[in-house]
Order: sequence, then structure tokens, then C-alpha cells
Amino acid sequence: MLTVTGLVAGYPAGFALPPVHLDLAAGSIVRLAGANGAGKSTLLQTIAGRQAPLAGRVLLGGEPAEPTGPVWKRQVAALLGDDAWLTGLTAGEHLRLLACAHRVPAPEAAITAVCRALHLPVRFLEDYPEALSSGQRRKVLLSAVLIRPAGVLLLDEPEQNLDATSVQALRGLLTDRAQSGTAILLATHDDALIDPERTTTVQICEHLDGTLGFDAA
Ligand SMILES: Nc1ncnc2c1ncn2[C@@H]1O[C@H](COP(=O)(O)OP(=O)(O)OP(=O)(O)O)[C@@H](O)[C@H]1O
Repeated sequence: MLTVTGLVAGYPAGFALPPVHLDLAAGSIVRLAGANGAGKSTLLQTIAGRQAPLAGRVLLGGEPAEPTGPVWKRQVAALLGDDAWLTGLTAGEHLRLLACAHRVPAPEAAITAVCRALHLPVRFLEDYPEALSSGQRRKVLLSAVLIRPAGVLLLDEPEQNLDATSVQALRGLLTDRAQSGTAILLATHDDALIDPERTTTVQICEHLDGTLGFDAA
């Protein structure tokens, strides 16, 4: 589904990861793990096309990725620490707009189902984002990623601000999504989000000589 070949993520004359190769198959869940500052967000931003790679490339369905093109926009849903809202729209209006843009069938039912699954009472959808708690806002952002069809999900610490029950709920939603064929690449520090039976972990590690490397588990 998504292939990364010899991708070098980093900053010119600054931090850089070694080249990474990843093959994210349909239905797979791959976790990026590593200490604070190991480079997980940098790698995800680069794979998502929000940061230029220092080398290497990303393929989607075997074709060079074009993150501003229609195929990528249809196929790839990403939540990478962004928390951008349109002024004057309620949380529910954001979700309806997104569902409409992605032609989600029966959008109201889809929005209700995902909010319930994330333990977000739908009455909060009538509120403006700034009137929600940080955990509630995160649930709206997660709903926006999860209601739309996508072959690939890219998620950076999606569990941020969620309580333990909601982390479990998110874990179930991600597992269901993978079972229906979506490939998921996520960075998280929270083991509770991960089903070890169905997750491959790519660990960014620091070698004794200070260089960085990748270990697969
Ligand atoms: N805009 C930037 N310019 C230069 N270096 C940066 C920039 N943003 C991050 N870095 C550096 O890149 C390295 C990796 O940061 P990154 O945010 O990818 O780590 P992370 O693994 O996601 O960390 P965390 O677990 O704390 O979220 C860090 O050393 C950081 O200082």
C-alpha cells in the first residue's frame, strides 16, 4: 500500500535519521517507537509529504507519492499533531464538512457511530472547538480521521489527552480499521494503544557510538 525506500528524514545540517525502508501492507499496523527526540514525528511528517526528504522516496500503490494530488488525498488520512480549526464552525460542522468532502455515505450515522465509539457524547458536537476540553477536541480530530475512507492512516501520538478508557476504545477502532484493510503507521509512547499480536514495531534506537538505527520487532 505504502512503500518507503531509502528515505532520509531530517533537517539540512541538523538532525537526520538513517535511511529507512518500510513496506506498509494493507491491513497492517506498524508502530514507530523510540525515546523523546528519536525522530518519530520527523519521519511521519516526511512520509506524509509535509517535510521534504533529504533522500529517498515514498510510493503509494507502487506509484511515486504526490501528497498534494487527488490519489493521496483520497487514500491517506493523517493526524500529525495538527490542531487546526475553521473559525465559526462547530465541532459537528467540521465533521460534516469532512464527511461531505469524502462522500461518506450516511454521514450523520457515521459521525454518531465514531463519536460514540470514542466515548464523545454527540451533544458536544454542537459546541465550538474552543469550548471543548483538550481530550474532547482530540476525539473530534480522531473522528475526522476515522469517519472518512482511507487506505492508509498516519498518526502521531493519537492517544494524546485521552483517558485510559478512551485509549482502549481507540485501540479497538484502529484494530477494526486494520481488519477491514487499512494500513496504519503510528507513533506512540503508550503500550496500551497497541495490540502486540497484530502490530509490528519499528524501534528507533541509539547505538553505543551515538548513531541512530532502526530495529524491527
Ligand atoms: N524544525 C526543526 N528544525 C531542526 N531540528 C528539529 C526541528 N524539529 C525537530 N527537530 C529535531 O529533530 C529531532 C527529532 O524530533 P522529533 O520531534 O521527530 O522526535 P520524536 O521522536 O517525535 O519525539 P517525541 O517523542 O518527544 O515526540 C530532535 O532532536 C529535534 O530537536
